[in-house]
Amino acid sequence: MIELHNLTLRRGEREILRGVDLSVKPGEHWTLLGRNGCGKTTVLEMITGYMFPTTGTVDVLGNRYGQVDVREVRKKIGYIGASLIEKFTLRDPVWEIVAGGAFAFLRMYEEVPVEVREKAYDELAKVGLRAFAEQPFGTLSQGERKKVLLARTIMASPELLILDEPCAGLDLYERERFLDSLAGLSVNNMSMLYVTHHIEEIIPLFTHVALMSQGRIVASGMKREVLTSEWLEAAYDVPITVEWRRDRPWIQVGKEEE
Ligand SMILES: Nc1ncnc2c1ncn2[C@@H]1O[C@H](COP(=O)(O)OP(=O)(O)OP(=O)(O)O)[C@@H](O)[C@H]1O
Repeated sequence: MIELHNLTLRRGEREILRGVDLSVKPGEHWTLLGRNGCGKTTVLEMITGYMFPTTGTVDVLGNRYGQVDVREVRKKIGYIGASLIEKFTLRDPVWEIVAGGAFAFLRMYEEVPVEVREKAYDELAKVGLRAFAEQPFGTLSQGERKKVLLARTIMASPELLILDEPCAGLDLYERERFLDSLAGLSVNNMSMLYVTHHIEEIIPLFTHVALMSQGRIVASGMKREVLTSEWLEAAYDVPITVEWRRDRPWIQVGKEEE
């Protein structure tokens, strides 16, 4: 799915990435964690082919970047990031925004084939928004808009889904509904890579975690092996207690009294 080997990125005197290795296999769902500025978005940009490493190799879905047309690879990658919502016209009906995902258009200019329209309705139903299909996008809450984008991304049947802080700005209720929708996607063999600042967003769906610090991946592997006090403290530089409840990690800053 994704094989990053010894990636470095230099900008002037600065080393933004310093020997990043990551291997994501089909069906695995990863979260990428680390402090502000540690290099998470840079890693995502290398995977989507918008940035190239100074040294190292990037293989995505069996394609070695530099030897293929990255635009072709990108067609198989779904991406949800913070700035995406702003690209859509608030007047457009929700179903059209979802349907556009089948063609990677931001707006529809032609008649939408009936089967595409039906599929858009189906995808909206899966995220619990079928009843909103005819409403203008701008009338939906932030959380509902994020779910519309999720439905839109799934229209293109991506093999890899990348989410960059999709729950940023959502209240607890909206966050949990979004995470439910994500967990409810039954897309065979699609892998996910999810960047977040909130460890409690690591729902049971996620299998693996990579922890970054200062341009390096300091720990990566099965989530329970990486989400330990020791590794999190090393990455975040604060005392942390981790507790698992219903297969989700919850964080307390500070140590329990002995
Ligand atoms: N084109 C660039 N030129 C110079 N420095 C850059 C460039 N792109 C990113 N950086 C720097 O590289 C570092 C890593 O940035 P990146 O956006 O990958 O961090 P991040 O982990 O995603 O942070 P955040 O959690 O705050 O979004 C930052 O210090 C940033 O200022």
